[in-house]
Amino acid sequence: MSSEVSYLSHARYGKDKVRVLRVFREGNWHHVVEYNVTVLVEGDIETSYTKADNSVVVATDSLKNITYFSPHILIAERFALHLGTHLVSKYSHLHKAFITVEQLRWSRIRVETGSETKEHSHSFFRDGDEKRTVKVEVDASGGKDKLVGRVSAGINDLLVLKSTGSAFTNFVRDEYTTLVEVDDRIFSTSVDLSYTFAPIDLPTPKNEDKLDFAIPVAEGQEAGTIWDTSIPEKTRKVTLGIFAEDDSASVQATLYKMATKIVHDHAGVATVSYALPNKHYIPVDMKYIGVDNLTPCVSIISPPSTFCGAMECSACLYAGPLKGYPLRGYPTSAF
Ligand SMILES: O=c1[nH]c(=O)c2[nH]c(=O)[nH]c2[nH]1
Repeated sequence: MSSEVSYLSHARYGKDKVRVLRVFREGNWHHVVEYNVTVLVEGDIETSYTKADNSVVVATDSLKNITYFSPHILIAERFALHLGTHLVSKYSHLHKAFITVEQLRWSRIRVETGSETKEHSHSFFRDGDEKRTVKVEVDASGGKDKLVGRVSAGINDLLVLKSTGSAFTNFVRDEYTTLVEVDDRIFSTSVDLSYTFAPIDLPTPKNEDKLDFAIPVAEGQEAGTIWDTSIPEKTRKVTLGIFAEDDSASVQATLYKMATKIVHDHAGVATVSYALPNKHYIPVDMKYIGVDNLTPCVSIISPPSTFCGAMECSACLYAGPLKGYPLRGYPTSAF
Protein backbone atom coordinates (compact mmCIF):
# COMPACT_ATOMS: atom_id res chain seq x y z
CA MET A 1 0.00 0.00 0.00
CA SER A 2 1.34 3.39 -0.97
CA SER A 3 2.06 5.92 1.78
CA GLU A 4 0.51 8.57 -0.50
CA VAL A 5 -3.07 9.53 0.19
CA SER A 6 -3.91 8.78 -3.41
CA TYR A 7 -2.20 6.58 -5.97
CA LEU A 8 -2.85 5.09 -9.38
CA SER A 9 -4.20 1.58 -8.89
CA HIS A 10 -4.93 0.71 -12.50
CA ALA A 11 -4.60 2.25 -15.96
CA ARG A 12 -6.13 1.47 -19.35
CA TYR A 13 -6.71 3.83 -22.26
CA GLY A 14 -7.56 3.80 -25.94
CA LYS A 15 -9.99 4.83 -28.64
CA ASP A 16 -13.74 4.28 -28.78
CA LYS A 17 -16.10 4.48 -31.75
CA VAL A 18 -13.56 3.82 -34.48
CA ARG A 19 -15.85 3.45 -37.48
CA VAL A 20 -14.67 1.05 -40.15
CA LEU A 21 -16.51 0.29 -43.37
CA ARG A 22 -14.94 -2.03 -45.91
CA VAL A 23 -16.14 -3.06 -49.33
CA PHE A 24 -15.08 -6.44 -50.71
CA ARG A 25 -15.48 -6.93 -54.43
CA GLU A 26 -15.97 -10.35 -55.95
CA GLY A 27 -16.16 -8.94 -59.45
CA ASN A 28 -19.39 -6.95 -59.50
CA TRP A 29 -20.70 -8.76 -56.43
CA HIS A 30 -19.88 -6.57 -53.43
CA HIS A 31 -19.84 -7.34 -49.73
CA VAL A 32 -19.82 -4.69 -47.02
CA VAL A 33 -18.99 -4.84 -43.34
CA GLU A 34 -19.32 -1.96 -40.92
CA TYR A 35 -17.78 -2.07 -37.47
CA ASN A 36 -17.70 0.25 -34.49
CA VAL A 37 -14.45 -0.70 -32.78
CA THR A 38 -13.13 0.07 -29.32
CA VAL A 39 -9.36 -0.41 -28.80
CA LEU A 40 -7.97 -0.24 -25.28
CA VAL A 41 -4.49 -1.09 -24.01
CA GLU A 42 -2.80 -1.75 -20.69
CA GLY A 43 0.91 -1.92 -19.85
CA ASP A 44 3.73 0.16 -18.45
CA ILE A 45 1.84 3.40 -18.93
CA GLU A 46 1.50 4.62 -15.33
CA THR A 47 3.98 7.48 -15.78
CA SER A 48 1.79 9.05 -18.44
CA TYR A 49 -0.72 9.64 -15.63
CA THR A 50 1.56 10.21 -12.67
CA LYS A 51 4.46 12.12 -14.32
CA ALA A 52 2.93 13.57 -17.48
CA ASP A 53 5.31 11.31 -19.42
CA ASN A 54 3.90 10.90 -22.93
CA SER A 55 6.87 8.84 -24.10
CA VAL A 56 4.94 5.71 -23.08
CA VAL A 57 1.77 6.72 -24.93
CA VAL A 58 0.90 5.22 -28.30
CA ALA A 59 -1.45 8.01 -29.36
CA THR A 60 -5.09 7.03 -29.51
CA ASP A 61 -5.01 8.50 -33.01
CA SER A 62 -2.40 5.87 -33.92
CA LEU A 63 -4.57 3.17 -32.34
CA LYS A 64 -7.32 4.34 -34.67
CA ASN A 65 -4.99 4.11 -37.70
CA ILE A 66 -3.84 0.62 -36.71
CA THR A 67 -7.49 -0.39 -36.49
CA TYR A 68 -8.08 0.87 -40.04
CA PHE A 69 -4.98 -0.98 -41.16
CA SER A 70 -5.86 -4.39 -39.66
CA PRO A 71 -6.75 -7.26 -42.00
CA HIS A 72 -9.16 -10.22 -41.72
CA ILE A 73 -12.07 -7.91 -41.38
CA LEU A 74 -14.80 -10.24 -42.63
CA ILE A 75 -14.67 -12.37 -39.48
CA ALA A 76 -14.89 -10.05 -36.49
CA GLU A 77 -13.26 -12.53 -34.09
CA ARG A 78 -10.20 -12.89 -36.34
CA PHE A 79 -10.01 -9.19 -36.97
CA ALA A 80 -10.05 -8.39 -33.24
CA LEU A 81 -7.50 -11.07 -32.36
CA HIS A 82 -5.20 -9.87 -35.12
CA LEU A 83 -5.46 -6.26 -34.01
CA GLY A 84 -4.82 -7.14 -30.35
CA THR A 85 -1.92 -9.46 -31.18
CA HIS A 86 -0.30 -6.81 -33.34
CA LEU A 87 -0.55 -4.16 -30.59
CA VAL A 88 0.99 -6.21 -27.78
CA SER A 89 3.70 -7.57 -30.12
CA LYS A 90 4.73 -4.31 -31.72
CA TYR A 91 4.88 -2.28 -28.50
CA SER A 92 7.04 -3.98 -25.91
CA HIS A 93 5.59 -1.98 -23.00
CA LEU A 94 1.96 -2.85 -23.81
CA HIS A 95 0.91 -6.09 -22.15
CA LYS A 96 -2.80 -6.36 -22.84
CA ALA A 97 -5.16 -5.24 -25.59
CA PHE A 98 -8.94 -5.18 -25.33
CA ILE A 99 -10.81 -5.02 -28.60
CA THR A 100 -14.57 -4.68 -28.87
CA VAL A 101 -16.25 -4.91 -32.25
CA GLU A 102 -19.86 -4.03 -32.86
CA GLN A 103 -20.96 -5.14 -36.32
CA LEU A 104 -23.92 -3.33 -37.84
CA ARG A 105 -26.50 -5.23 -39.88
CA TRP A 106 -26.34 -4.35 -43.55
CA SER A 107 -28.61 -6.71 -45.49
CA ARG A 108 -28.83 -6.94 -49.24
CA ILE A 109 -31.75 -5.12 -50.93
CA ARG A 110 -33.99 -7.33 -53.07
CA VAL A 111 -35.10 -5.81 -56.36
CA GLU A 112 -37.67 -6.88 -58.93
CA THR A 113 -36.28 -8.03 -62.24
CA GLY A 114 -39.13 -9.15 -64.48
CA SER A 115 -41.24 -11.66 -62.54
CA GLU A 116 -38.57 -12.48 -59.95
CA THR A 117 -36.95 -10.66 -57.08
CA LYS A 118 -33.20 -10.84 -56.80
CA GLU A 119 -30.61 -9.74 -54.28
CA HIS A 120 -28.86 -6.62 -55.48
CA SER A 121 -25.13 -6.83 -56.10
CA HIS A 122 -24.09 -3.65 -54.32
CA SER A 123 -27.10 -2.11 -52.47
CA PHE A 124 -27.91 -2.74 -48.82
CA PHE A 125 -30.30 -1.60 -46.10
CA ARG A 126 -29.75 -1.26 -42.36
CA ASP A 127 -31.61 -4.26 -41.00
CA GLY A 128 -32.64 -2.92 -37.57
CA ASP A 129 -30.68 -1.76 -34.54
CA GLU A 130 -29.37 -5.22 -33.77
CA LYS A 131 -25.59 -5.65 -33.66
CA ARG A 132 -23.28 -8.62 -33.65
CA THR A 133 -20.66 -8.14 -30.95
CA VAL A 134 -17.20 -9.55 -30.40
CA LYS A 135 -14.94 -8.92 -27.41
CA VAL A 136 -11.34 -9.99 -27.40
CA GLU A 137 -8.58 -9.72 -24.85
CA VAL A 138 -5.05 -10.45 -26.02
CA ASP A 139 -2.89 -11.05 -22.96
CA ALA A 140 0.91 -10.87 -23.20
CA SER A 141 1.48 -10.57 -19.45
CA GLY A 142 2.90 -14.13 -19.39
CA GLY A 143 5.47 -13.22 -22.05
CA LYS A 144 5.45 -11.91 -25.63
CA ASP A 145 5.85 -15.46 -26.89
CA LYS A 146 3.01 -16.81 -24.74
CA LEU A 147 0.08 -14.82 -26.00
CA VAL A 148 -3.35 -15.82 -24.75
CA GLY A 149 -6.59 -14.81 -26.46
CA ARG A 150 -9.90 -14.60 -24.60
CA VAL A 151 -12.89 -14.29 -26.89
CA SER A 152 -16.58 -13.71 -26.37
CA ALA A 153 -19.21 -12.89 -28.95
CA GLY A 154 -22.93 -12.35 -29.15
CA ILE A 155 -25.78 -10.03 -30.04
CA ASN A 156 -26.96 -6.67 -28.73
CA ASP A 157 -30.29 -4.87 -29.14
CA LEU A 158 -32.32 -7.60 -30.84
CA LEU A 159 -35.86 -6.32 -30.22
CA VAL A 160 -38.58 -8.98 -30.05
CA LEU A 161 -42.25 -9.17 -29.06
CA LYS A 162 -44.83 -11.94 -28.75
CA SER A 163 -48.52 -11.21 -28.27
CA THR A 164 -49.37 -14.36 -26.28
CA GLY A 165 -47.67 -17.50 -24.96
CA SER A 166 -46.25 -15.73 -21.91
CA ALA A 167 -47.42 -15.81 -18.29
CA PHE A 168 -46.11 -14.64 -14.93
CA THR A 169 -47.71 -16.12 -11.81
CA ASN A 170 -46.80 -17.50 -8.36
CA PHE A 171 -44.17 -14.88 -7.65
CA VAL A 172 -43.61 -13.48 -4.14
CA ARG A 173 -46.70 -11.62 -2.91
CA ASP A 174 -46.21 -9.34 0.07
CA GLU A 175 -46.73 -5.76 1.22
CA TYR A 176 -44.60 -4.47 -1.70
CA THR A 177 -46.50 -6.29 -4.43
CA THR A 178 -48.66 -4.37 -6.86
CA LEU A 179 -48.10 -6.54 -9.93
CA VAL A 180 -51.08 -8.74 -10.83
CA GLU A 181 -50.61 -12.33 -11.86
CA VAL A 182 -51.30 -12.96 -15.52
CA ASP A 183 -51.66 -16.18 -17.45
CA ASP A 184 -51.43 -14.34 -20.77
CA ARG A 185 -49.39 -11.23 -21.47
CA ILE A 186 -47.37 -9.48 -24.11
CA PHE A 187 -43.70 -10.37 -23.80
CA SER A 188 -41.26 -7.96 -25.36
CA THR A 189 -37.57 -7.52 -24.73
CA SER A 190 -34.34 -6.28 -26.22
CA VAL A 191 -32.03 -9.28 -26.29
CA ASP A 192 -28.37 -9.01 -25.34
CA LEU A 193 -26.51 -12.30 -25.70
CA SER A 194 -22.90 -13.08 -24.94
CA TYR A 195 -21.11 -16.43 -25.16
CA THR A 196 -17.50 -17.11 -24.28
CA PHE A 197 -14.93 -19.58 -25.57
CA ALA A 198 -12.11 -21.22 -23.63
CA PRO A 199 -8.86 -19.17 -23.82
CA ILE A 200 -6.66 -19.96 -26.82
CA ASP A 201 -2.92 -19.79 -27.38
CA LEU A 202 -2.03 -17.29 -30.08
CA PRO A 203 0.92 -17.42 -32.44
CA THR A 204 3.76 -14.95 -31.94
CA PRO A 205 4.50 -12.66 -34.88
CA LYS A 206 8.09 -13.34 -35.94
CA ASN A 207 8.98 -10.60 -38.38
CA GLU A 208 10.07 -7.01 -37.76
CA ASP A 209 6.74 -5.29 -38.39
CA LYS A 210 4.88 -7.82 -36.17
CA LEU A 211 2.24 -8.32 -38.80
CA ASP A 212 3.25 -11.70 -40.16
CA PHE A 213 1.33 -14.29 -38.21
CA ALA A 214 -1.61 -16.52 -38.85
CA ILE A 215 -4.40 -16.68 -36.32
CA PRO A 216 -5.08 -20.43 -36.22
CA VAL A 217 -8.08 -20.53 -38.49
CA ALA A 218 -6.68 -21.40 -41.86
CA GLU A 219 -7.63 -25.06 -41.90
CA GLY A 220 -11.39 -25.27 -42.15
CA GLN A 221 -13.98 -24.14 -39.73
CA GLU A 222 -13.53 -26.39 -36.70
CA ALA A 223 -17.22 -26.74 -35.88
CA GLY A 224 -18.25 -25.39 -32.50
CA THR A 225 -15.07 -23.36 -31.97
CA ILE A 226 -14.37 -19.64 -32.27
CA TRP A 227 -13.70 -20.28 -35.94
CA ASP A 228 -17.07 -21.80 -36.69
CA THR A 229 -18.56 -18.88 -38.62
CA SER A 230 -22.03 -20.45 -38.44
CA ILE A 231 -22.22 -19.89 -34.65
CA PRO A 232 -23.50 -16.29 -34.78
CA GLU A 233 -26.40 -17.24 -37.07
CA LYS A 234 -27.14 -20.45 -35.13
CA THR A 235 -27.24 -18.72 -31.74
CA ARG A 236 -29.50 -16.03 -33.21
CA LYS A 237 -31.85 -18.73 -34.55
CA VAL A 238 -31.95 -20.47 -31.15
CA THR A 239 -32.72 -17.16 -29.45
CA LEU A 240 -35.56 -16.28 -31.83
CA GLY A 241 -36.91 -19.83 -32.05
CA ILE A 242 -37.16 -20.39 -28.30
CA PHE A 243 -38.56 -16.91 -27.77
CA ALA A 244 -41.30 -17.66 -30.30
CA GLU A 245 -42.10 -21.26 -29.36
CA ASP A 246 -41.67 -21.36 -25.59
CA ASP A 247 -44.79 -21.17 -23.46
CA SER A 248 -43.00 -18.73 -21.23
CA ALA A 249 -43.52 -19.05 -17.46
CA SER A 250 -41.15 -16.12 -16.92
CA VAL A 251 -38.35 -14.28 -18.65
CA GLN A 252 -35.94 -16.20 -16.42
CA ALA A 253 -37.23 -19.62 -17.48
CA THR A 254 -37.24 -18.77 -21.20
CA LEU A 255 -33.76 -17.28 -21.03
CA TYR A 256 -32.43 -20.42 -19.35
CA LYS A 257 -33.80 -22.59 -22.16
CA MET A 258 -32.02 -20.43 -24.73
CA ALA A 259 -28.72 -20.53 -22.85
CA THR A 260 -28.75 -24.28 -22.21
CA LYS A 261 -29.48 -25.03 -25.87
CA ILE A 262 -26.51 -22.94 -27.00
CA VAL A 263 -24.17 -24.66 -24.53
CA HIS A 264 -25.56 -28.05 -25.56
CA ASP A 265 -25.21 -27.37 -29.32
CA HIS A 266 -21.69 -25.89 -29.30
CA ALA A 267 -18.95 -27.81 -27.55
CA GLY A 268 -16.56 -24.85 -27.85
CA VAL A 269 -18.86 -22.46 -26.01
CA ALA A 270 -17.88 -22.30 -22.34
CA THR A 271 -20.45 -19.89 -20.91
CA VAL A 272 -23.59 -18.13 -22.10
CA SER A 273 -25.10 -14.99 -20.68
CA TYR A 274 -28.36 -13.27 -21.65
CA ALA A 275 -29.87 -9.98 -20.56
CA LEU A 276 -33.59 -9.75 -21.40
CA PRO A 277 -34.98 -6.55 -19.88
CA ASN A 278 -38.76 -6.76 -19.82
CA LYS A 279 -40.30 -4.10 -22.05
CA HIS A 280 -43.67 -3.75 -20.40
CA TYR A 281 -46.95 -3.38 -22.22
CA ILE A 282 -49.39 -3.05 -19.35
CA PRO A 283 -53.11 -3.36 -20.17
CA VAL A 284 -55.13 -0.20 -19.60
CA ASP A 285 -58.23 -0.92 -17.54
CA MET A 286 -61.11 0.26 -19.76
CA LYS A 287 -63.97 -0.42 -17.34
CA TYR A 288 -64.36 3.33 -16.68
CA ILE A 289 -65.55 3.76 -20.22
CA GLY A 290 -67.68 0.65 -20.07
CA VAL A 291 -65.33 -1.88 -21.63
CA ASP A 292 -64.31 -4.96 -19.68
CA ASN A 293 -61.05 -5.72 -21.40
CA LEU A 294 -59.36 -7.44 -18.46
CA THR A 295 -61.68 -10.32 -17.56
CA PRO A 296 -60.33 -13.51 -19.06
CA CYS A 297 -62.26 -15.24 -21.78
CA VAL A 298 -64.49 -17.93 -20.22
CA SER A 299 -63.04 -20.63 -22.41
CA ILE A 300 -59.45 -19.70 -21.90
CA ILE A 301 -57.15 -22.66 -21.51
CA SER A 302 -53.63 -22.14 -20.32
CA PRO A 303 -51.50 -20.60 -23.08
CA PRO A 304 -51.51 -20.91 -25.98
CA SER A 305 -54.91 -19.39 -25.37
CA THR A 306 -58.10 -20.13 -27.21
CA PHE A 307 -60.97 -17.69 -27.07
CA CYS A 308 -64.65 -18.47 -27.32
CA GLY A 309 -65.59 -15.32 -29.24
CA ALA A 310 -69.11 -15.47 -27.77
CA MET A 311 -71.14 -12.26 -27.34
CA GLU A 312 -71.97 -13.18 -23.73
CA CYS A 313 -68.26 -13.51 -22.85
CA SER A 314 -67.03 -10.17 -21.52
CA ALA A 315 -63.53 -10.77 -22.82
CA CYS A 316 -64.72 -11.43 -26.36
CA LEU A 317 -67.73 -9.09 -26.41
CA TYR A 318 -65.84 -6.12 -27.78
CA ALA A 319 -63.85 -7.96 -30.36
CA GLY A 320 -66.21 -6.63 -33.02
CA PRO A 321 -65.16 -7.67 -36.50
CA LEU A 322 -62.17 -9.54 -35.07
CA LYS A 323 -64.48 -12.02 -33.36
CA GLY A 324 -62.38 -14.60 -31.59
CA TYR A 325 -59.57 -12.13 -31.02
CA PRO A 326 -60.80 -10.33 -27.92
CA LEU A 327 -59.82 -6.88 -26.82
CA ARG A 328 -58.34 -8.43 -23.72
CA GLY A 329 -54.99 -6.89 -23.05
CA TYR A 330 -55.63 -3.95 -25.36
CA PRO A 331 -55.15 -1.10 -25.61
CA THR A 332 -51.89 -0.95 -23.72
CA SER A 333 -49.60 1.70 -22.44
CA ALA A 334 -46.04 1.03 -23.44
CA PHE A 335 -43.07 2.32 -21.50
O1 LIG B 1 -40.88 -12.84 -16.36
C1 LIG B 1 -40.81 -12.00 -15.44
N1 LIG B 1 -39.87 -12.13 -14.48
C2 LIG B 1 -39.72 -11.25 -13.45
O2 LIG B 1 -38.83 -11.41 -12.57
C3 LIG B 1 -40.61 -10.16 -13.41
N2 LIG B 1 -40.75 -9.11 -12.55
C4 LIG B 1 -41.79 -8.36 -13.02
O3 LIG B 1 -42.21 -7.29 -12.48
N3 LIG B 1 -42.31 -8.91 -14.14
C5 LIG B 1 -41.60 -10.04 -14.41
N4 LIG B 1 -41.67 -10.94 -15.42
